[in-house]
Order: sequence, then structure tokens, then C-alpha cells
Amino acid sequence: MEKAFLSVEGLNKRYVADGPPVFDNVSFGISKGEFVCVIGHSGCGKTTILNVLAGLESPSGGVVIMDQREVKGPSLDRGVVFQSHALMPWFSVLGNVVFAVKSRWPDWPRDKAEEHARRFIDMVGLKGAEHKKPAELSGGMKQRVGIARAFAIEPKMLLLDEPFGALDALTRGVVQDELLKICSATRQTVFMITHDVDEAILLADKIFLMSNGPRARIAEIVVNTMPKTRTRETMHHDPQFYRIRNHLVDFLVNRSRRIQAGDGAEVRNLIAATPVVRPGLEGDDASRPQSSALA
Ligand SMILES: Nc1ncnc2c1ncn2[C@@H]1O[C@H](COP(=O)(O)OP(=O)(O)OP(=O)(O)O)[C@@H](O)[C@H]1O
Repeated sequence: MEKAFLSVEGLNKRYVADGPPVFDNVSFGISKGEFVCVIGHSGCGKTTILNVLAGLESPSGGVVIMDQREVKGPSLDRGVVFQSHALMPWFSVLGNVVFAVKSRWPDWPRDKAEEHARRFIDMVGLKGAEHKKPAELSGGMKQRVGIARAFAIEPKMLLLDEPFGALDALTRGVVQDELLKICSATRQTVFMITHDVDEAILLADKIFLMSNGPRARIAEIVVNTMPKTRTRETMHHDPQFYRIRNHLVDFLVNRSRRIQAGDGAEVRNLIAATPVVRPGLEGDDASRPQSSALA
């Protein structure tokens, strides 16, 4: 049996001692080089799960194993990008990225760290802006610095919490394209939270759908069956795009609530294992659960 690169088993989190857990029984696996997006309604615990994966928060139960080691605290093995970019305002673009590079490789001389940082600044299309301070940058540029910084430490896993949430549609598209390019060039493993179903279909290999909280769970794993060569401009010409999109929207509008309310067979299946579905294709059948560790 193939072991997942990141393996999450039986995770739950309770913020109030005698209250219900925000999420419960969350188990999944992510292979090396896989891009996973998580979608679910506000409050189901997506950010909490991401923080647990980052080692910034402890679960109330369950374990996270990455590359055969249990995640017990923050590490430079995992790069995190939040919705607010959290740049150091007194440093330039270059200074912000170099700071991260020096934390990762403290023995590197300054010129080696700068050269390395510049490579990632170029990659996100910020060549020429190296000496600007965050206050002189647009929102999209700041977010790109955050992405360059996360990539520059060459993490084993990238954790993205709605990184484009605050960007206008045009800038969001440009930065999504940059991210897609870098991820396929570096075969980066990514766990990303988004509220945008089109963004998930563009970027993800698999989309995890979370039911509503409390006691939220990963209700379904949707395999993205669109061709790898999809682009933002052309993907909506493919009928498969709408099959996947309708499936995701139907989940958010109808099924996420039903599952939370504890609707019969659907919930029983979930407890056994997370269903893996390929919307619109033969074998699209949420009643055929597969082991999430293999998903
Ligand atoms: N530090 C905390 N203390 C107490 N409750 C918390 C804390 N952090 C989160 N919660 C609660 O846990 C639940 C899940 O929060 P979380 O931010 O993980 O959800 P989310 O799915 O990421 O939501 P959104 O999509 O709105 O960002 C919410 O009800 C929230 O109020």
C-alpha cells in the first residue's frame, strides 16, 4: 500500500471543553507533488486544520504525519501563506525574502541568500521591484512577495489560506497563473483553502469538500478530471468543467447542510471512509467509498 506523503488520521478540535468539536474524524492523505484545495462553509474548521498542519495549533485528537514524522510544531519544512501577507514593513521585497532564506540556511553568506531570493522574486514576476517597501506595493504584489517567500525556503509542503481572497479578479487571475506555473515546475505539494470553486478547478488535482460544523468532516474527495493543461481562459469550454463545478456548487448549497444534520446513509458512508468521486464520469458514485489514506 502506497504511503501518503502527508497523512492525517482521526483529527478533531474542540475549543470549548464541554462543547462539540468544530470538526471530528478528519482523515486524509496527500501524495508528494499533489495540489489539494479545501472548500467548505465558513466556520467548518478549514483554517484550524491548516494551522494544525502548519504546527501552529494542536489538535484535540488525532495525528498529522508528514514525510514519516509527526507534526508537533512549526517548521521551515512547511511554508505558509495567509490571506493577509504579513510582510515586514521595514524590509524591502528583497529583504523580506532574504530574511526567510537566512532563517532556513543561517550559514549562507549574504550574496548567496540574495541570489537565491532573487530567483523566486523573478519567478513571481516582481523583477524590478526588489527594493520597494511593502507600503509601495499593490495588494497583488504583496501577495506575490508572500508566495516568493514561502517558495524560497523550498518547503516540503506549501499551506495556503485563501491567499488570493483580498485581490481583485484581474490580479487574482495573474497570481493564480504564476502559482500554477511555479507549482508544476517545482512539483510542489500544496494544501490550499479557497471559497472560489473556479479557482479550485483551475489549480487542484483533488478538491476536499467539508461538511458544515460543528462536527464537520471531509465529506467527499473530488478528483479533478480536467486535463492538466487546463488554463483559466479555456477551461470553461470543456463540458467536464461544468460537471465538476455543478457538483461542487450542489454540495455547498444542498449537501453540506444535509450531512451536518446527520442524514442517514450519506453520514454512515462517511464514517466508514471518505467517498472519492469523479463527477460526470463513469464510476461517479459517492456510494463507493475508498480509503482516504489512498485517496
Ligand atoms: N482560537 C479560537 N478560539 C475559539 N474558537 C475558535 C478559535 N479559532 C477558531 N474558532 C472557532 O472554530 C470554528 C472554525 O474556525 P475556522 O477559522 O477554522 O473556520 P473556517 O472554516 O476556516 O472559516 P472561514 O471560512 O470563515 O475562514 C469557528 O466556529 C470559530 O469561531
